[in-house]
Amino acid sequence: MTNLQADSRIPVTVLTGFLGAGKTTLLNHVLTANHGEKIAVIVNEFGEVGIDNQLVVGADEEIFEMNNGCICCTVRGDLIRILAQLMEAKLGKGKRKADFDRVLIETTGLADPAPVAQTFFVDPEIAENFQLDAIVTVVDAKHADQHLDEGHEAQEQVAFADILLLNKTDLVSEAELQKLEKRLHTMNSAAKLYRTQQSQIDIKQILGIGAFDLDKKLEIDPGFLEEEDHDHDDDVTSVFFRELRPLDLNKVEQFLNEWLIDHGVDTFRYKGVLNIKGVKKRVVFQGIHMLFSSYPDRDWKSNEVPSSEFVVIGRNLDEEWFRKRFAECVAS
Ligand SMILES: Nc1nc2c(ncn2[C@@H]2O[C@H](COP(=O)(O)OP(=O)(O)OP(=O)(O)O)[C@@H](O)[C@H]2O)c(=O)[nH]1
Repeated sequence: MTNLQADSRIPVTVLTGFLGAGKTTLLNHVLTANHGEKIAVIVNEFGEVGIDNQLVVGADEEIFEMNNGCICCTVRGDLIRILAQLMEAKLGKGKRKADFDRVLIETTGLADPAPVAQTFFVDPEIAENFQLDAIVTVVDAKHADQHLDEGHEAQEQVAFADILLLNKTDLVSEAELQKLEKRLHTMNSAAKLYRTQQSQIDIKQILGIGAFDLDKKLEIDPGFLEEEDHDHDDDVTSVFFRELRPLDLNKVEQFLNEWLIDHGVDTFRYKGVLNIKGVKKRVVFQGIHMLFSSYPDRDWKSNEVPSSEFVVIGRNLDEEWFRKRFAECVAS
């Protein structure tokens, strides 16, 4: 392709950020914003069953899920396969038809973005059809210091960002924000940083910006285009529960509070959609370390069986204890 030809490849935005930073909130903001673009979404979650796909606003037919493993470890497989399927769907060749102008990939909070980005350069078919537009990393202002101190996934996500959204600015002071901004700038001075609440950002600042610069990434990581194994924090595991019988919300909160007293630091993320006795709507439950909340969201759809699905992600999770206590939350 010469410089004179317009690039007709489909732009791809990769959303990263540690567990609970605000990626799904950003995705929902993008999907509901009035930009006139059709967006295909690929959601990858940590854990065997996805909760996020239930929390993404009314765009069922556009969501492609990847729950068979971490996106950064399965790039050679699942991501390439899904992108190829998307291309077929766009060209009307596959079983599924899809009309879209761009692709948004929400990675798990534990994903290293580098191997995801790599896919768009090293796989010829993907490189021919898709163009990496930007890596957008959402940072949780409240918990970022802890996550950056502890694990290399959070560090990689910041280091590889083209855009940094310093989110949840409502939860910390101006002084803390400035300190964190300094830290982020030291780690990645090339990224543009925006402060946000509820991941509210002008869509024009994150989509169609052509911010991904391969040369700059090669400066950070000279081995970027070479396949390499990467390590994960193997201590992090997840426990998933499902229950058809209605639950008692007080009991759920009580057992989580008990757990969090001693394990709040290690409990990165817990979230779910719950079927609560006496509540007609489904209840969405969101937790990050010691902070949690829940709210009635929408009526169950006619094709949904009201049930509770809940996932906990963290270190040193006592699966047996969780299963026992969760079972005790069934309403009497
Ligand atoms: N106080 C506050 N809460 C926020 C803000 N942005 C998002 N949240 C909340 O943080 C929680 C996690 O947000 P998500 O968008 O689900 O985060 P995520 O990065 O997609 O989480 P995972 O996919 O589990 O890694 C939700 O309860 C959001 O409502 C913010 O700016 N301020």
